[in-house]
Amino acid sequence: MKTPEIDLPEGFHAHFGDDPEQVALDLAKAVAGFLRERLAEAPRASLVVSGGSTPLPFFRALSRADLDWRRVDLLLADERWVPEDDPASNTRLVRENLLQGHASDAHFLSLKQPGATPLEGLEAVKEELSCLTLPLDVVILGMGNDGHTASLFPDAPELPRAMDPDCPDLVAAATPPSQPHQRISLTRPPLRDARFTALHLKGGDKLETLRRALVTPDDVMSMPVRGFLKPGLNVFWSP
Ligand SMILES: O=C(O)[C@H](O)[C@@H](O)[C@H](O)[C@H](O)COP(=O)(O)O
Repeated sequence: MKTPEIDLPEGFHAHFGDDPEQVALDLAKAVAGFLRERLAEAPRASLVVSGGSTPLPFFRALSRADLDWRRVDLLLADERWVPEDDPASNTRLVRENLLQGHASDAHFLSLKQPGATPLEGLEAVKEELSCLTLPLDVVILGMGNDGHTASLFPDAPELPRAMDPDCPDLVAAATPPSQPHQRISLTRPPLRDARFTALHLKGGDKLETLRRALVTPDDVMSMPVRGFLKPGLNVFWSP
Protein backbone atom coordinates (compact mmCIF):
# COMPACT_ATOMS: atom_id res chain seq x y z
CA MET A 1 0.00 0.00 0.00
CA LYS A 2 1.20 3.52 -0.72
CA THR A 3 1.14 5.14 2.73
CA PRO A 4 -1.38 7.95 2.52
CA GLU A 5 0.05 11.42 2.62
CA ILE A 6 -0.72 12.93 5.99
CA ASP A 7 1.62 15.09 8.03
CA LEU A 8 1.16 13.88 11.58
CA PRO A 9 2.64 16.40 14.03
CA GLU A 10 5.92 15.76 15.82
CA GLY A 11 5.60 13.10 18.49
CA PHE A 12 2.58 11.33 16.98
CA HIS A 13 3.05 7.63 16.16
CA ALA A 14 1.58 6.39 12.87
CA HIS A 15 0.65 2.70 12.64
CA PHE A 16 -0.74 2.52 9.10
CA GLY A 17 -1.38 -0.65 7.12
CA ASP A 18 -3.39 -1.83 4.11
CA ASP A 19 -5.08 -4.71 5.97
CA PRO A 20 -7.65 -3.71 8.61
CA GLU A 21 -7.27 -7.10 10.33
CA GLN A 22 -3.49 -6.67 10.58
CA VAL A 23 -3.80 -3.11 11.92
CA ALA A 24 -6.33 -4.35 14.47
CA LEU A 25 -3.91 -7.12 15.45
CA ASP A 26 -1.07 -4.59 15.74
CA LEU A 27 -3.24 -2.47 18.06
CA ALA A 28 -4.17 -5.51 20.15
CA LYS A 29 -0.51 -6.45 20.50
CA ALA A 30 0.43 -2.89 21.51
CA VAL A 31 -2.39 -2.73 24.09
CA ALA A 32 -1.64 -6.18 25.51
CA GLY A 33 2.04 -5.28 25.81
CA PHE A 34 1.24 -2.04 27.61
CA LEU A 35 -1.18 -3.75 29.97
CA ARG A 36 1.44 -6.38 30.85
CA GLU A 37 3.96 -3.60 31.60
CA ARG A 38 1.48 -1.80 33.85
CA LEU A 39 0.50 -5.00 35.66
CA ALA A 40 4.17 -5.67 36.38
CA GLU A 41 4.32 -2.44 38.43
CA ALA A 42 0.76 -1.81 39.62
CA PRO A 43 -1.94 -3.92 41.29
CA ARG A 44 -4.48 -3.13 38.56
CA ALA A 45 -4.65 -1.61 35.07
CA SER A 46 -7.50 0.25 33.37
CA LEU A 47 -8.54 -0.18 29.74
CA VAL A 48 -11.06 2.12 28.05
CA VAL A 49 -12.37 1.10 24.64
CA SER A 50 -14.77 2.76 22.21
CA GLY A 51 -17.80 1.33 20.50
CA GLY A 52 -18.89 1.54 16.88
CA SER A 53 -17.91 -0.84 14.08
CA THR A 54 -14.16 -0.22 13.72
CA PRO A 55 -13.04 -1.89 16.95
CA LEU A 56 -14.54 -5.36 16.39
CA PRO A 57 -11.42 -7.07 14.94
CA PHE A 58 -9.35 -5.32 17.61
CA PHE A 59 -11.68 -6.65 20.34
CA ARG A 60 -11.46 -10.20 19.02
CA ALA A 61 -7.66 -10.09 18.73
CA LEU A 62 -7.25 -8.57 22.21
CA SER A 63 -9.56 -11.16 23.78
CA ARG A 64 -6.94 -13.78 22.82
CA ALA A 65 -4.12 -11.99 24.66
CA ASP A 66 -2.71 -13.97 27.57
CA LEU A 67 -2.38 -11.59 30.52
CA ASP A 68 -3.72 -11.30 34.05
CA TRP A 69 -7.16 -10.00 32.99
CA ARG A 70 -8.52 -10.41 36.55
CA ARG A 71 -6.49 -7.28 37.38
CA VAL A 72 -7.82 -5.27 34.42
CA ASP A 73 -10.69 -2.81 34.88
CA LEU A 74 -12.40 -2.61 31.48
CA LEU A 75 -14.91 0.06 30.50
CA LEU A 76 -16.28 1.89 27.50
CA ALA A 77 -15.43 5.49 26.68
CA ASP A 78 -19.11 6.02 26.03
CA GLU A 79 -22.42 4.26 25.66
CA ARG A 80 -25.75 4.70 24.01
CA TRP A 81 -28.47 4.74 26.68
CA VAL A 82 -30.19 1.57 25.46
CA PRO A 83 -30.70 -1.89 26.97
CA GLU A 84 -27.71 -4.23 26.65
CA ASP A 85 -29.60 -6.42 24.16
CA ASP A 86 -30.27 -3.47 21.86
CA PRO A 87 -28.37 -3.64 18.52
CA ALA A 88 -27.06 -0.13 19.28
CA SER A 89 -25.51 -1.16 22.61
CA ASN A 90 -21.73 -0.82 22.85
CA THR A 91 -21.86 -2.97 25.99
CA ARG A 92 -23.31 -5.79 23.89
CA LEU A 93 -20.42 -5.38 21.40
CA VAL A 94 -17.88 -5.61 24.22
CA ARG A 95 -19.54 -8.61 25.85
CA GLU A 96 -19.83 -10.48 22.53
CA ASN A 97 -16.38 -9.63 21.12
CA LEU A 98 -13.94 -8.61 23.87
CA LEU A 99 -15.17 -10.24 27.09
CA GLN A 100 -14.40 -13.63 25.56
CA GLY A 101 -11.49 -16.07 25.81
CA HIS A 102 -8.71 -14.90 28.10
CA ALA A 103 -10.29 -11.43 28.41
CA SER A 104 -13.50 -12.86 29.90
CA ASP A 105 -11.74 -12.55 33.29
CA ALA A 106 -11.59 -8.76 33.01
CA HIS A 107 -13.57 -6.67 35.52
CA PHE A 108 -16.13 -4.88 33.31
CA LEU A 109 -17.47 -1.55 34.59
CA SER A 110 -20.77 -0.76 32.88
CA LEU A 111 -21.74 2.73 31.78
CA LYS A 112 -25.33 1.52 31.39
CA GLN A 113 -26.98 1.69 34.79
CA PRO A 114 -30.64 1.82 35.86
CA GLY A 115 -32.46 5.01 34.90
CA ALA A 116 -34.75 6.16 32.11
CA THR A 117 -32.11 8.65 30.95
CA PRO A 118 -28.34 8.98 31.33
CA LEU A 119 -28.96 11.94 33.64
CA GLU A 120 -31.12 9.76 35.90
CA GLY A 121 -28.49 7.03 35.86
CA LEU A 122 -25.48 9.33 36.24
CA GLU A 123 -24.95 8.90 39.98
CA ALA A 124 -25.09 5.10 39.60
CA VAL A 125 -22.51 5.31 36.80
CA LYS A 126 -20.24 7.48 38.94
CA GLU A 127 -20.55 4.90 41.75
CA GLU A 128 -19.72 2.09 39.28
CA LEU A 129 -16.57 3.96 38.19
CA SER A 130 -15.52 4.99 41.70
CA CYS A 131 -13.01 2.12 41.87
CA LEU A 132 -10.95 3.63 39.03
CA THR A 133 -7.70 5.42 39.74
CA LEU A 134 -6.51 8.24 37.48
CA PRO A 135 -4.75 8.62 35.17
CA LEU A 136 -6.28 5.83 33.16
CA ASP A 137 -3.78 3.43 31.66
CA VAL A 138 -5.06 2.66 28.14
CA VAL A 139 -7.63 4.62 26.13
CA ILE A 140 -8.71 3.60 22.64
CA LEU A 141 -10.71 6.25 20.80
CA GLY A 142 -12.64 6.16 17.56
CA MET A 143 -13.82 9.15 15.57
CA GLY A 144 -16.82 10.10 13.50
CA ASN A 145 -16.55 12.22 10.36
CA ASP A 146 -18.12 15.08 12.27
CA GLY A 147 -15.06 15.05 14.50
CA HIS A 148 -16.77 13.49 17.51
CA THR A 149 -14.97 10.98 19.70
CA ALA A 150 -16.49 8.90 22.48
CA SER A 151 -19.89 10.59 22.79
CA LEU A 152 -18.39 14.08 22.70
CA PHE A 153 -20.45 15.35 19.77
CA PRO A 154 -20.17 18.89 18.36
CA ASP A 155 -23.95 19.40 18.72
CA ALA A 156 -24.26 18.08 22.27
CA PRO A 157 -25.51 20.85 24.61
CA GLU A 158 -23.35 19.31 27.35
CA LEU A 159 -20.15 19.66 25.28
CA PRO A 160 -18.77 22.90 26.77
CA ARG A 161 -18.57 21.38 30.27
CA ALA A 162 -17.51 17.89 29.11
CA MET A 163 -14.74 19.35 26.92
CA ASP A 164 -13.53 21.81 29.57
CA PRO A 165 -9.83 21.02 30.02
CA ASP A 166 -10.49 21.11 33.77
CA CYS A 167 -13.89 19.38 33.78
CA PRO A 168 -14.35 18.09 37.36
CA ASP A 169 -16.63 15.23 36.21
CA LEU A 170 -15.30 11.86 35.10
CA VAL A 171 -18.47 11.12 33.13
CA ALA A 172 -21.35 13.11 31.70
CA ALA A 173 -24.72 12.64 30.05
CA ALA A 174 -24.82 13.69 26.40
CA THR A 175 -27.95 14.48 24.38
CA PRO A 176 -26.72 15.37 20.86
CA PRO A 177 -29.80 16.04 18.68
CA SER A 178 -27.91 14.52 15.72
CA GLN A 179 -28.01 11.08 17.38
CA PRO A 180 -30.96 8.66 17.74
CA HIS A 181 -30.05 7.79 21.32
CA GLN A 182 -29.12 9.73 24.43
CA ARG A 183 -25.55 8.99 25.43
CA ILE A 184 -23.18 8.86 28.36
CA SER A 185 -19.50 9.65 27.91
CA LEU A 186 -16.25 9.98 29.74
CA THR A 187 -15.19 13.60 29.66
CA ARG A 188 -12.09 15.24 28.19
CA PRO A 189 -9.67 15.06 31.17
CA PRO A 190 -9.75 11.30 31.84
CA LEU A 191 -9.68 10.47 28.11
CA ARG A 192 -6.91 13.02 27.45
CA ASP A 193 -4.56 12.02 30.27
CA ALA A 194 -4.16 8.25 29.80
CA ARG A 195 -0.73 6.67 29.85
CA PHE A 196 -1.32 5.09 26.42
CA THR A 197 -3.79 6.55 23.94
CA ALA A 198 -4.65 5.27 20.47
CA LEU A 199 -6.97 6.64 17.82
CA HIS A 200 -8.25 3.67 15.78
CA LEU A 201 -9.53 4.67 12.36
CA LYS A 202 -10.63 2.78 9.25
CA GLY A 203 -11.27 4.30 5.83
CA GLY A 204 -10.02 7.15 3.67
CA ASP A 205 -12.85 9.36 4.89
CA LYS A 206 -11.61 9.09 8.46
CA LEU A 207 -8.07 10.04 7.36
CA GLU A 208 -9.48 13.09 5.58
CA THR A 209 -11.38 14.01 8.72
CA LEU A 210 -8.17 13.67 10.75
CA ARG A 211 -6.39 15.92 8.26
CA ARG A 212 -9.15 18.52 8.74
CA ALA A 213 -8.93 18.19 12.51
CA LEU A 214 -5.18 18.79 12.44
CA VAL A 215 -5.49 22.05 10.49
CA THR A 216 -6.93 24.06 13.39
CA PRO A 217 -6.19 21.91 16.43
CA ASP A 218 -7.40 24.47 18.97
CA ASP A 219 -11.02 24.58 17.79
CA VAL A 220 -12.14 21.64 19.94
CA MET A 221 -15.80 22.60 20.06
CA SER A 222 -16.40 22.12 16.35
CA MET A 223 -14.36 18.90 16.27
CA PRO A 224 -13.98 17.47 19.79
CA VAL A 225 -11.42 14.87 18.63
CA ARG A 226 -9.00 17.83 18.47
CA GLY A 227 -8.89 17.76 22.27
CA PHE A 228 -6.99 14.48 22.07
CA LEU A 229 -4.54 15.17 19.22
CA LYS A 230 -1.34 15.64 21.17
CA PRO A 231 2.23 14.28 21.12
CA GLY A 232 2.36 10.65 22.14
CA LEU A 233 -0.89 9.78 20.36
CA ASN A 234 -0.82 6.50 18.46
CA VAL A 235 -2.83 6.59 15.22
CA PHE A 236 -3.83 3.17 13.93
CA TRP A 237 -5.29 3.43 10.41
CA SER A 238 -6.22 1.14 7.56
CA PRO A 239 -8.22 1.73 4.35
O1 LIG B 1 -20.58 4.92 20.58
C1 LIG B 1 -19.93 5.27 19.59
O2 LIG B 1 -20.46 5.52 18.49
C2 LIG B 1 -18.43 5.35 19.64
O3 LIG B 1 -17.86 5.32 20.82
C3 LIG B 1 -17.99 6.45 18.73
O4 LIG B 1 -17.23 7.45 19.28
C4 LIG B 1 -17.25 5.76 17.62
O5 LIG B 1 -15.92 5.49 18.04
C5 LIG B 1 -17.26 6.59 16.38
O6 LIG B 1 -18.60 6.96 16.11
C6 LIG B 1 -16.70 5.78 15.20
O7 LIG B 1 -17.58 4.72 14.96
P1 LIG B 1 -17.27 3.67 13.77
O8 LIG B 1 -16.10 2.86 14.22
O9 LIG B 1 -18.52 2.83 13.68
O10 LIG B 1 -16.99 4.48 12.53
